[in-house]
Amino acid sequence: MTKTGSTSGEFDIIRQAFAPLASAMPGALDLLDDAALLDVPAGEQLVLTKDALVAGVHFLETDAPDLVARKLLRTNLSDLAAMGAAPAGYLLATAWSPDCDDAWIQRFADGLRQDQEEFGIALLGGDTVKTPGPKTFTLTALGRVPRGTALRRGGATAGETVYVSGTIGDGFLGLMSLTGKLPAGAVSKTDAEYLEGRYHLPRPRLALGQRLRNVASACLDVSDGLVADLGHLSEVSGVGINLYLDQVPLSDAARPLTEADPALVARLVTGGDDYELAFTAPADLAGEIEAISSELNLSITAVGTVVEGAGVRGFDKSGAEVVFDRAGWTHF
Ligand SMILES: Nc1ncnc2c1ncn2[C@@H]1O[C@H](COP(=O)(O)OP(=O)(O)OP(=O)(O)O)[C@@H](O)[C@H]1O
Ligand SMILES: Cc1ncc(C[n+]2csc(CCOP(=O)(O)O)c2C)c(N)n1
Ligand SMILES: [Mg+2]
Ligand SMILES: [Mg+2]
Ligand SMILES: [Mg+2]
Repeated sequence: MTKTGSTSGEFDIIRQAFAPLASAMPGALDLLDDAALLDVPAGEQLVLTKDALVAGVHFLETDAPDLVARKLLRTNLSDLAAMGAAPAGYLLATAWSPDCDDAWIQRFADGLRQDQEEFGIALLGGDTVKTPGPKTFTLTALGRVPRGTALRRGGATAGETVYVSGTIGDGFLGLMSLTGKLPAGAVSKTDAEYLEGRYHLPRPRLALGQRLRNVASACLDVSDGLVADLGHLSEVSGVGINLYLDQVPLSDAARPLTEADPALVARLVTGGDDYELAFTAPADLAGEIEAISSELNLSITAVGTVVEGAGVRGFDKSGAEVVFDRAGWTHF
């Protein structure tokens, strides 16, 4: 019988693929100890977050290993961004499926190395197991904020403006493109590649999150869908949100699709995989938000208003309320 999958042992994988990713982090102890050590500078707080990626649920079985690894890191960095934190390190748990051979594992590690360099972060430790089920990867990201300055979901008050960074719906459309669900010829090859790139590689808005400390009254990142996530923000803040669908920023690749099918907008704001920041700020800070947008060379768009009440209500250009079939992604 030929052996499939990894021919290396658990500790060979840790030594060869993962220890090099921890070398810049003295507290990782070269992944030779039972746990890592981390100092927290006085006057700062640690910010801790964990998100998992499961094959067939969060990524496609056919996705390249380096892209899966980078999406795993980036979705977690997006949660640090949402809290206004600067990345400090991460822990990684990998459950390899039987078909993961040494090359697959090494390409996964190579993807992490690439993004470690991009985001100035390194590995602190983790766990390596095999599973008879789908590949499952879990990452715990650690970040730092000056004590008491973390952005929270709970500070929005009536009268404030709701903003979103970047563009919404690209990741959802990228998944549609990758799974052959866009009408034939609906997007150019370049646009399809852009949208698929947005699905594979979120852009955690770390600089924006940190810049919004002491500016935004509430903030979160958009993972489940803009409507669902604004719903989380509105619930914790104890307010309502009016979302104006014609103001939702769309990319040049997405716009032709919504022009051909205006009803698609309702799916873009509920599709998820955006990893943009949504936040609220008092109306008199509009100039400051514009300045931050120019400073960071990142579009920031006003998409709604905070109102008294509860829940998110969507309105179209004519002022008519749009009712969503579902607000966003849920696992249950
Ligand atoms: N199994 C769990 N155990 C403990 N806390 C959890 C668990 N699942 C979620 N949480 C916590 O619940 C809160 C909301 O989690 P959720 O995963 O919805 O947030 P998110 O990461 O921003 O969204 P997404 O997972 O869509 O990226 C977070 O504070 C998270 O730490
Ligand atoms: C193959 C495939 N099918 C569907 C989706 C859509 N999706 C899955 S989980 C999720 C929300 C964030 O996850 P979580 O809340 O678990 O962190 C979204 C938008 C995808 N990304 N890949
Ligand atoms: Mg989560
Ligand atoms: Mg989040
Ligand atoms: Mg998350």
